[in-house]
Amino acid sequence: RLRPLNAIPNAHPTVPFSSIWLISIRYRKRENRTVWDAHKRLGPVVRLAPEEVSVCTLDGLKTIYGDWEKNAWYEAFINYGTPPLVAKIHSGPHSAHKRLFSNVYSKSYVQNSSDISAFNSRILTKKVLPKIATSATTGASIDVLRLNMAFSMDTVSAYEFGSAYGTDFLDDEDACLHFLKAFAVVKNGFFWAGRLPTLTQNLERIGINLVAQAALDGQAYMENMCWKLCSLVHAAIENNSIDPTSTAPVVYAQRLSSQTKSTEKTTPSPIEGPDFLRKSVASDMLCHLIAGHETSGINLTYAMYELSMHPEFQTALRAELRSINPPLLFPPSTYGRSAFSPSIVIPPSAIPRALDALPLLNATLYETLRLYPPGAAGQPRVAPRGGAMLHGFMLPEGVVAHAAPYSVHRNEEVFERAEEWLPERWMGERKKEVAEWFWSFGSGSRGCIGKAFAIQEMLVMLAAVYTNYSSHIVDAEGIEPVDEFIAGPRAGKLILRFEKVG
Ligand code: HEM
Repeated sequence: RLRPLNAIPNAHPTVPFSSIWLISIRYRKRENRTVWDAHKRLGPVVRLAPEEVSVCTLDGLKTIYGDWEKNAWYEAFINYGTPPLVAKIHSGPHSAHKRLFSNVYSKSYVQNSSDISAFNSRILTKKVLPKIATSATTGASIDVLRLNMAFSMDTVSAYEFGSAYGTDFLDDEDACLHFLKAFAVVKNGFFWAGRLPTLTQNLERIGINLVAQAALDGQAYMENMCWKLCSLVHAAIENNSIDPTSTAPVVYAQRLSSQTKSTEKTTPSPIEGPDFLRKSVASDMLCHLIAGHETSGINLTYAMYELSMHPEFQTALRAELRSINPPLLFPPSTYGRSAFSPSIVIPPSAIPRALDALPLLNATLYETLRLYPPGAAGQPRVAPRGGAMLHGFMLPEGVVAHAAPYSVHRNEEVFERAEEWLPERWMGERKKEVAEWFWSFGSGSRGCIGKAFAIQEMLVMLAAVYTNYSSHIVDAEGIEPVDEFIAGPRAGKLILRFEKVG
């Protein structure tokens, strides 16, 4: 059945017979670099295992991410025993699930949301900017990876649950550390369950567990934390007693009401009691907290790193940021017109639209996402019934194929000096081609649902900080990305200090 794959160049001599080489580069955290090296040597399609191939061209992306389905690896993302959107393997159930809440993640919804505008302004002026102001006054340094993860978690959870019901990781350091630690253990602990799901399940049946107890405890910790947040907001919605100082629980309310409507139309099976419905909603909420905090936190950190390494670009960016009307000056009282002044009333979409139009700010964000894609590794899909052609090679049905942002973003024919952070490539003659090859959020129906939210939150964070402060490296040792599916700084930190700019 697999004979057609023999025509594809092998990344390693053993790959036609065994998956051990692929599993070993994954386990030893070398997958992204090794697969890219194989593409450089062997061309746009390479075989990585008896039934697995990698591709790194636009045509390949279009073929695989058109409508091919996911594989069992995604079942490692199940929470509360029920799959969130990301873990739906088949297209039909996935589309139905996505319709439950995709409207509140569309770009126009996010851009016009008065809830997002209100909690962004509150989180930035009450939490983030005061911390940076203290660093500027005292000279104390800040671990911006922690800051950015906490910011991303607090914003995504405010959108899910409402600002009074979400996390407060920016001020509650213990809660933040506990969560980050639990998540780190979970990511490592589920390696075998994700990569060898059938073997893991079979061994579990005879009492051998490949998932470490610490990882199960970490998952339980995250599920408990999210369940508490869900329960508080659920009770408030049911009793019509949402805290008047809170922004709306946009995603939770949307997901709950559409799930309730869709189950009213069908008879729930015996296992689908009220608890099942609550778990199904909570499963998506936890998935969004997980998907939303780390990716954006990592990218903001690399943007701050590169801006600190490029002071002239930082100065030009600041001038651009101060050109918007009203600018995000902080603290607002010491300046004239500021978007943060309580007396200034501006429509919720004014700042997102203004930031969206700034070339240097957007180039900063997109070039950082290109060079340091937070989700760097291959996103697996399965060749459909009857098989499919990929770059002239026949892939039999069931063969796993993927592309990795790490490789796609290093094509020197599109991204000259690909290993360098060059934001100007997003403003030059070839900007259209560069944008076509940008693939940090995936593509097709399984691409990132949180893309518009993430881009807006990252733009506003960078704008608020760099309108007012310059950043400087204190300790960037270990800043290089780990070679894993989610590729954050190896050292788990980036220490900067900030200076106020008048
Ligand atoms: C810089 C920020 C982000 C990046 C780079 C990113 C990247 C991605 C990528 C590459 C995928 C496809 C993964 C695959 O198919 O294997 C994805 C899917 C997804 N992302 Fe994001 N993401 C980001 C932020 C967010 C945020 C803020 C949310 C919060 C809602 C989110 C929620 C999701 C969900 C639910 C999926 C699964 C979509 C589906 O299966 O239909 N992401 N993301």
